[in-house]
Amino acid sequence: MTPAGAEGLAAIRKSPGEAVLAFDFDGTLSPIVEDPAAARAHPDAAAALARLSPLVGTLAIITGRPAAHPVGNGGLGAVDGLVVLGQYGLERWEAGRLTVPEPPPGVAEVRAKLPRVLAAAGAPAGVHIEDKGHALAVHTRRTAEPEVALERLRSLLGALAERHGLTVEPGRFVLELRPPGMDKGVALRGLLDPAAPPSAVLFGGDDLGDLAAFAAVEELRAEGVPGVKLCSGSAEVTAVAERADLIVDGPAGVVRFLRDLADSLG
Ligand SMILES: O=P(O)(O)OC[C@H]1O[C@H](O[C@H]2O[C@H](CO)[C@@H](O)[C@H](O)[C@H]2O)[C@H](O)[C@@H](O)[C@@H]1O
Repeated sequence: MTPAGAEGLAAIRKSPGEAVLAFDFDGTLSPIVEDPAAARAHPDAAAALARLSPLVGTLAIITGRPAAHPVGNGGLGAVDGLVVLGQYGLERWEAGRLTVPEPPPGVAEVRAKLPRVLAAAGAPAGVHIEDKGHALAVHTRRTAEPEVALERLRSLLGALAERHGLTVEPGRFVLELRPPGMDKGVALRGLLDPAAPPSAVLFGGDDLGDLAAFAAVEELRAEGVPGVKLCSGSAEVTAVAERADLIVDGPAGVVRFLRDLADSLG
């Protein structure tokens, strides 16, 4: 644990009711699986979050997924008080109510072109498209050489996104073509009450898209708000661990962290 992280954790323990805690879903609360539709929260995650929720000011999930996945099949919808920000913060789910804005036209244009673009590029067997409504994710995990396939598609998909006013979000064997202007850092800051600064913030993540939230924690620290950057460690991504205050062992380690924190508050 870094000294700044220890300070952040101490501030959460001192005034949990004013603290803001947010976690990523895939790879952090949900073990990575080959089929995105099959991803579920770790079996003990909902119970651990449910224990923590009444003890802290705000408890949130910030995910690249549509919010409907973690609260539905993902298994977290029954956690009282939980806020879920989906599509990198474009969507908000709270107390059973989901707010979803209209996607920009570029998403429909890319949806129409993407299968042909991938076929013309000779995308290998196993490449698949996940249609998230507001974004199209191109996954390579199920190909024979996921890293090679990802690199082959990177510049092509970057150019396609740019032509249609979208941006590319890279992740664990995935390139997402999504609307620009929102990221997990903006989403995390949006959880704060501008009239009442939090006692502390914590963000837990595992993937490149989570670095924007880490940057927000760093900025908040510079503004005087203690903060913690928690990494759900994996062999697939090292950049998140390099920037974290505390590294735990994947979703099982995150669940242990949640339980220990709830124990220390309750
Ligand atoms: O922000 P997150 O909650 O971490 O979501 C990021 C993307 O995660 C999902 O893909 C990842 O998890 C899949 C299921 O375990 C895995 O098959 C894939 O290789 C990973 O990249 C999800 O499918 C994407 O839509 C999310 O944006």
